[in-house]
Amino acid sequence: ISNHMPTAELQALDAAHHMHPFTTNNELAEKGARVITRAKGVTLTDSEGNDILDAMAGLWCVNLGYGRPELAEAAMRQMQELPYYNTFFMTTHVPAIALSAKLAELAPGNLNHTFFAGSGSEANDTNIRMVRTYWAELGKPEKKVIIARHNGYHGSSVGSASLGGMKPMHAQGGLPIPDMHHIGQPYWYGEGGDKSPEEFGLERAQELEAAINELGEDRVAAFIAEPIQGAGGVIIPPSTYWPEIQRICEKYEILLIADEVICGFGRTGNWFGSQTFGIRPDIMTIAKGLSSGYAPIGGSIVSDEVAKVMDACEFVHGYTYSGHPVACAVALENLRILEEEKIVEKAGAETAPYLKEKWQGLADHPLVGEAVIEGLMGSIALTPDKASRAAFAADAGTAGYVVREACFANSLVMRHTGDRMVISPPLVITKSEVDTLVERAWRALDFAHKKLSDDGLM
Ligand SMILES: Cc1ncc(COP(=O)(O)O)c(CNc2cccc(C(=O)O)c2)c1O
Repeated sequence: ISNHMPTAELQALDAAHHMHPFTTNNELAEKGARVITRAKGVTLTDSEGNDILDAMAGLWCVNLGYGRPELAEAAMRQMQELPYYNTFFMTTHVPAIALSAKLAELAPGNLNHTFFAGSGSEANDTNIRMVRTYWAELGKPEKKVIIARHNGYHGSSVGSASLGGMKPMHAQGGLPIPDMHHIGQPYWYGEGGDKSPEEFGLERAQELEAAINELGEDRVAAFIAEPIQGAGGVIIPPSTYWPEIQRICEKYEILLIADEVICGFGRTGNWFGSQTFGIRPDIMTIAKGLSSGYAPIGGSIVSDEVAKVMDACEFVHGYTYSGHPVACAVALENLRILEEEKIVEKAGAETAPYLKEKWQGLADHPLVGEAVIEGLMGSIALTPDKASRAAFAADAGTAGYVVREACFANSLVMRHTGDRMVISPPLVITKSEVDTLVERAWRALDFAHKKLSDDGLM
């Protein structure tokens, strides 16, 4: 089985043996999966030789762009030297030491200690157990509740999917686990009604204070939130939201976890989303851009204060691949290149403003209700009626799916979540590639506008 096999044969084998995430496999078997064979820069190539502009950087993760040989070489060197060892039993290795030191240097404030995991979900599972252990060590074992947001996304393990606020995920498998509490999201376009964004942002932030008082401060361990909700549709909070959240977290004794799995490593125009929004977290979840997706790795960067308590006890937790040497070596090389080529700074200062101007132009399209972007993560809201910000008279996602398919037909990958289209391109995207991205998006919207009108949805 290789890239040279006919696509149909590859698709048949895939359908026979491979269960895909977040997929109705029978439908996919009917359709046949698109076989991606190669990638370079921001461009994917499929088994039929089609080049596709990957405006999603895989799954929000290939910040460095595809095809950087340095990362493969770093992996090869590490594999030859020490392909695996653990850090469980009083042992360590240079890649884990070097990466945790580098992260302490890059992370803002007093976030100087990293507990490694193999993914963002695993890192958020670490966080659930860490914040509860932290408070128990301080003599407050009742402080177990973690507050999070509806439509937040923190992963797909039992714990992390419980932190998330996605109802379809809770409906499968009996989630959430106990002591999880969800408050409203700062989604003005979809839920703000006639309120100003500023008023709405404050109102949604104050739901945190109300929840703490309703639950009792002595029961609440932490609040977890993405600086910008990614999988929820790139929901950029109103300017009043984060300052109010920060105030509340400081007023009450609860830990603040910033989930930077998407927002980290340059995505919002700074190294971390916490810097973009002036957030001072006690714990920061990282993954994705940490290695640009070239190797699976995640982690929790933890403040001096939290580490001081956690270091005094045995935290009875860890994964076989916590701090995997090859994944750490790839992540280190990824960060070295991001730093050396000033990719985060250039993306924030040059690419982001250009992309913002082009992206906001989409708001002129009849199908688009708003076009928002921060750094290099953006979204558009699809609507049949701009003035009222109305939803379509069909299941959420129907229009989004039509646009997504139209994008693929125009050699562009954009993700839809509900009836919002999202982008999160590699940070190395050039201005001419931005032009191509927006041109193809516009063409896809035109096609979808016609189809939705023909289907009576516009
Ligand atoms: C904020 C956040 N936190 C945690 C995770 C979980 O990370 P892992 O997947 O590595 O366990 C994520 C992951 N985000 C994610 C993962 C897969 C698909 C999509 C999508 O938007 O289609 C988004 C995420 O976006």
